[in-house]
Amino acid sequence: MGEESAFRTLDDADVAGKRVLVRVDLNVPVDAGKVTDDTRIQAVLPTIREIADKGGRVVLLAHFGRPKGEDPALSLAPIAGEVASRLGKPVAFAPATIGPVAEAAVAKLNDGDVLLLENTRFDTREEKNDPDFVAALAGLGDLYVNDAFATAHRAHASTEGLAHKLPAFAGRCMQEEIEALAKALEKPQRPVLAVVGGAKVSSKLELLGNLVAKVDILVIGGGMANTFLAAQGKDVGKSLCEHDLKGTALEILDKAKAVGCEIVLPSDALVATEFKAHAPHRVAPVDEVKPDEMILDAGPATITHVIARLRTAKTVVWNGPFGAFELPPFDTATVAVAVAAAELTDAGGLLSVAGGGDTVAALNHAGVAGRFTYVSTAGGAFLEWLEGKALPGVEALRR
Ligand SMILES: Nc1ncnc2c1ncn2[C@@H]1O[C@H](COP(=O)(O)OP(=O)(O)OP(=O)(O)O)[C@@H](O)[C@H]1O
Ligand SMILES: O=C(O)[C@H](O)COP(=O)(O)O
Repeated sequence: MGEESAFRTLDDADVAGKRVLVRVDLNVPVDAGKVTDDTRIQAVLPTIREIADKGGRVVLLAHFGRPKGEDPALSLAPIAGEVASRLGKPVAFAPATIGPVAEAAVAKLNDGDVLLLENTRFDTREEKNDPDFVAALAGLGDLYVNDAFATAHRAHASTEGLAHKLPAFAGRCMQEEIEALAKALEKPQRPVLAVVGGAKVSSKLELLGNLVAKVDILVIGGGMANTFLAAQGKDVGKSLCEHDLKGTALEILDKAKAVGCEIVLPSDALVATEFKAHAPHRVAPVDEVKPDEMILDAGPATITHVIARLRTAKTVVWNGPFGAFELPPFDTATVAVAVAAAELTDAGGLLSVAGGGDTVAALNHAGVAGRFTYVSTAGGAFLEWLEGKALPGVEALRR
């Protein structure tokens, strides 16, 4: 039995005339109010269209950023227009997730209409998977469709709890992600090289402990690498670094040694004193970072070494950029490694899979996303899937 048939999908759902709560991942990169990469929006359009075309009333649920309660700067209001322009039809917005305002907005929907509710994380009960919050959400719909593979590693009210309250189905993006990742990576050709970088150090660091048992080479970059460098006693100055997690980093290095996984850490870096595009910068060995400097990208020796290790791999999996790629020239390492991975993929010697909101944005910025074997919308969820962990949002959809 294929993985896809383990779930109820839209093929099993009778949506006509029904209020369909659709969990999507709209946690897209935004700069100065503009969506800088719309991959995650594009990915959920087929599900929204299919439900609307079949006469369902689409009620979109999504989070944006990591607010701790209401935070106007993280409202989904501007995202409704971004979805509407790509969908080619209006998307109403309700400035509430539950309660009378949300209920009135849902009640106004006609068959085929689309509504986006406010950021689910504005209610702190969302992340606790609180039963009362789940019940309040469930009251807004007749059916539940989860199309947010990128958030499936979170057991939150809108990603997990709802699946136990309403008839639940996998959306088309969810279905495609599960099928494509299984096809590409269930029996990967070795050596497998993983690149893990980015900024979500605390939520991704621990899972590296399991990942080292699955891959042959682990390249650690971005903010993630700084915690390892600090754990090795290096002064990382003002760099993004979770000093509290240095012990975890050392345990991961020990575990890697025990299982024979090669760890690649940066040997040099681009450092600057300001976090901004074109900030004055220099190349520094990682043990010569000054107290007022920040590591904002990997340096040239590191890039050369990473590409050399990549050439020995048959499979690469990648989540998290090497540097603050939104701010040139701190995109240099990410772009160079992305181009090398694309060239090796084109030449037929490498299977390349990358995932994550900003990682996909970085590959698009490098102009190579289309040359990777597969690009997932998911970052953290992709890494947990790679670890072999059951994803709560996916498990809850099993028949
Ligand atoms: N050295 C660094 N210092 C500061 N920020 C960095 C550094 N390296 C990378 N980053 C930042 O990391 C961010 C991306 O990290 P993140 O872990 O969110 O990846 P992602 O692909 O979006 O994954 P997910 O989908 O799980 O969020 C980018 O915004 C980038 O600027
Ligand atoms: O960007 C992501 O990886 C998902 O949207 C999940 O976001 P989170 O890490 O804040 O839960």
